[in-house]
Amino acid sequence: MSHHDKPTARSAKQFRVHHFAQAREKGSKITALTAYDAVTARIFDDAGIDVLLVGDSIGNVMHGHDSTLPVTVEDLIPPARAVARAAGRAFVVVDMPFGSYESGPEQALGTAVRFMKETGVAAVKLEGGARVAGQIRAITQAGIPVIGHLGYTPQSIHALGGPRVQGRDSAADELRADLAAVAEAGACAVVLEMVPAPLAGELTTASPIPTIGIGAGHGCDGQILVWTDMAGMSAWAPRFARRFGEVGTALREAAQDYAGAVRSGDFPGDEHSFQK
Ligand SMILES: Nc1nc(=O)c2c([nH]1)NC[C@@H]1CN(c3ccc(C(=O)N[C@@H](CCC(=O)O)C(=O)O)cc3)CN21
Ligand SMILES: CC(C)C(=O)C(=O)O
Ligand SMILES: [Mg+2]
Repeated sequence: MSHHDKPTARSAKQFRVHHFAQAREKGSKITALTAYDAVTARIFDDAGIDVLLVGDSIGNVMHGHDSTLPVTVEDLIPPARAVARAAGRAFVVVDMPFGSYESGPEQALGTAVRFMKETGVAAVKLEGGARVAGQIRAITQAGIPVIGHLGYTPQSIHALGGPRVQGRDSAADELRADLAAVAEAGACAVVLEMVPAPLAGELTTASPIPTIGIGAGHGCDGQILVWTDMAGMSAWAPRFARRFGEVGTALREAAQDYAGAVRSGDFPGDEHSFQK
């Protein structure tokens, strides 16, 4: 049995592709977090998070790189498979990594098909606007949902001159045109990263598809954060991330308590030992 036909029947309440537009019509915000493994994916799914993104931020957050550029399709397949298997209700999306779609629609479709065949995710995400409209169209026409990503696109860090707010002044028109192109090409939603809040709100109002913001203010149809930033686990986090927990501190304290109990001989006690 492959990972696609897991015996645990997915519930009717599963978040599916049409729920992006439906959430927007109902005025209920779309909630999204990154996830890179089954342990956290199960926790976030239980918490009712709508969308889990196996982001190429895994490069920074989990693999110790200083950008998302070194991340490969091979890096993302095992985590995407783990998150897809662990999610019951959440809509699981994987990032198309740098170098896996830029050449053209054929390369992009090949990568997307590989993710669908080998992982069990429900959709792919890729960075860029009009310049990747052909790629978005080819993938959606093959029956694979696509999420766009505009504003600050980390895979273009060198072309953009670093992590900077996008769409200021005259660049707003280009962003408007890119959003229209991404929607026209068939994307089911679009991430807006590091866009001034008033512009993100205006783009959302004009957008045919739901927007999911990160550092883009409260006017978007949903929000996404890197989970380690959200939970207080990251050594460094962008200014736009709020810490909703102190999981790093909790984990360090648990590890210290464990080490202390081992050193003192308190652990393992009889209740955690086998007497025969
Ligand atoms: N931990 C983490 N969180 C993220 O949100 C994230 C990643 N990693 N890695 C992939 C991309 C890269 N992102 C980044 C990376 C750096 C900044 C940054 O340096 N921001 C500056 C503000 C710059 C400005 O105000 O113009 C900061 O001080 O927060 C922002 C987003 C967002 N993504
Ligand atoms: C921050 C989100 C949108 C992302 O692309 C990632 O985690 O890689
Ligand atoms: Mg990404």
